[in-house]
Amino acid sequence: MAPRAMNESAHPNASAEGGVQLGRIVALSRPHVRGILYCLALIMAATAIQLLMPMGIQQLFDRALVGREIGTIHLLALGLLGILIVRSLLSYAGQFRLQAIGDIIIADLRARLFEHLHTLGLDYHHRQRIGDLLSRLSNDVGSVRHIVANLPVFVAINCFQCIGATAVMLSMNWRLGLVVLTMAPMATVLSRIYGPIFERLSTRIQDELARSTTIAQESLSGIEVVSTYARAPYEAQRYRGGVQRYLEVVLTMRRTDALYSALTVFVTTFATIVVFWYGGLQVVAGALSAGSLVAFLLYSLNITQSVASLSQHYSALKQAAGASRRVFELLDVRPDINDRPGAVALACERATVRFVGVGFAYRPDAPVLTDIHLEARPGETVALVGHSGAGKSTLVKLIPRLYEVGAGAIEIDGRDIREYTVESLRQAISVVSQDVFLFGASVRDNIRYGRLDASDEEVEAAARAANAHEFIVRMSAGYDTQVGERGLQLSGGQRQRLSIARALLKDAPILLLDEATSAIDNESEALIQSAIDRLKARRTTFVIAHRLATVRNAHQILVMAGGRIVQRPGYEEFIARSAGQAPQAQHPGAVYLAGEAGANAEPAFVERGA
Ligand SMILES: Nc1ncnc2c1ncn2[C@@H]1O[C@H](COP(=O)(O)OP(=O)(O)OP(=O)(O)O)[C@@H](O)[C@H]1O
Repeated sequence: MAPRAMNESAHPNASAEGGVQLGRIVALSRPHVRGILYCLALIMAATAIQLLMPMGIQQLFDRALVGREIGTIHLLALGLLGILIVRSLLSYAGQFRLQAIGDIIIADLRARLFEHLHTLGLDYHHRQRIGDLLSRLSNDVGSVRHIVANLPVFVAINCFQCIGATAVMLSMNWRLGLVVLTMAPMATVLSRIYGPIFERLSTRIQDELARSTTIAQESLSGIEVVSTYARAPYEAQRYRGGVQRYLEVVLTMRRTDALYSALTVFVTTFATIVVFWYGGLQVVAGALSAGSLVAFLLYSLNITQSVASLSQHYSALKQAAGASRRVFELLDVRPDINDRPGAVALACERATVRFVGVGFAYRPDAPVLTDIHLEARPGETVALVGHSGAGKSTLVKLIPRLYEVGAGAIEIDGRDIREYTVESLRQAISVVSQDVFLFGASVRDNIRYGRLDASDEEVEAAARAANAHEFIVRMSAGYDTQVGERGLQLSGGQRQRLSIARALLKDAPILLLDEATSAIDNESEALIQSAIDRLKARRTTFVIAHRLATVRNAHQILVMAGGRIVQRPGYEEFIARSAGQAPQAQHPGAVYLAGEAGANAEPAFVERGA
């Protein structure tokens, strides 16, 4: 049921896999094929024109210099200048557009990856580290750009240059041409040896980079804990360790890269020296003109540069292929909570929610919920009470399909929730949780998150109903005050009220409420309670109750222990039995749990009004 976790292990068959990655990257370019071909045509034309230059130089040596033709020298120089201008213009136009296409493809890939991350269930996200996901989204996708933007250009230019120069050389003097060709197999052998090494190293580099990013992200997110425990030196040491491991792999890569480049230049330059030697002998023997030898040497240098450049880009491409593996690995994770074929949209203003023999486990061998039966009608509040770990939050999370039931079914209006589209199901549910997350945005936008098209007036009306308006207008910029990350931090009670305003704005028929366990002063509590009462009106509400006041308003009280509903007392009975229970620190529902699983766990109710 759980989606497979990504693994950062070694990849033994890197070369074959690398081919697959490259194929997938090329597939990303498919919508831009026409643009890419157009750019390639421009770049190839520029390269072809460049191949004319050595011929001009040959003419200079064999005709103009020998015959002392000043006019021809001028003409040849002008001709070469013309070639240079045309070549530069063509190359500029082609390169610019191709790089732009690369950027567009990468922006699209990043957005797709982000979208994909949001389709993966909570179970997946709880197993992953945010730093690693962020690293894939930014660093690894950035590396893929190299392949998309540069692969076609460099392969095309350099291959064309090599083939063109070789063809011209063979037609001029095939023996000398063959000498140059001898280096090709050696360069190929080198690339076959080094390609897989680059890929493996690259994957390790990206893994180490992700690890150090994760350390930084966790340490900064937990800055309060780090500060209060005075663990800054420890965190710094942890991060330094991560960076050091990253550095070690990077240095190995640099060493390998430098060795590979040096070997390639050696092989290609060696061929030029042979041309120099053998060609020189042929000129002396009268079999070759001096101009032809110069042209040969220029073509040979052309090829040398192309092969060196190809080898450099080959290593960069292999490195990028290693990084792209991490991107595709993420894209390949399939969401385990999907729309079923034929799923319908849930459209209801009121909802009846039924649990029919529901069972659930996060891990196969550890059941968390067993045989849950309940029914909640519109306007009813179901209060869930029980010790910590009894399964209350889990039960509530199954309703919006944050996790999938293992046995039985949950029905809304008589239909299994798996027959509805996930989006419409979640649209029908509002959640007010203990940990209210506020985005780094204005108060207004944080409330509007409940319904993105709500007007400013509707936002304000929701804030009033949530008893939040008063404290909002007292803030420096009122509704425009920035809160959340990098903004003003609010008290627990204020956050709760913003969250209630969000839920009021969403106006969904089902409400899931996890009451705050932290102590809130009496005034705040009264404000929150009256806001919640407004929110609950007409809705089908499930509340994880930590206060007697909440239980008092409930239509059903379900006492949970060990993942089962063990009692369903009426309110009067519940209060009466709880009242007989002495010590203050004990929670009122505990009397039902004597002898049940979790009976010795910590109390789940909070003492109020401290
Ligand atoms: N994401 C998860 N993965 C694995 N096990 C989990 C996960 N969330 C909860 N559990 C386990 O499931 C059991 C029920 O947890 P749950 O959070 O539903 O209890 P609860 O009654 O809501 O407790 P509390 O009042 O403390 O929130 C616990 O044993 C818990 O450790």
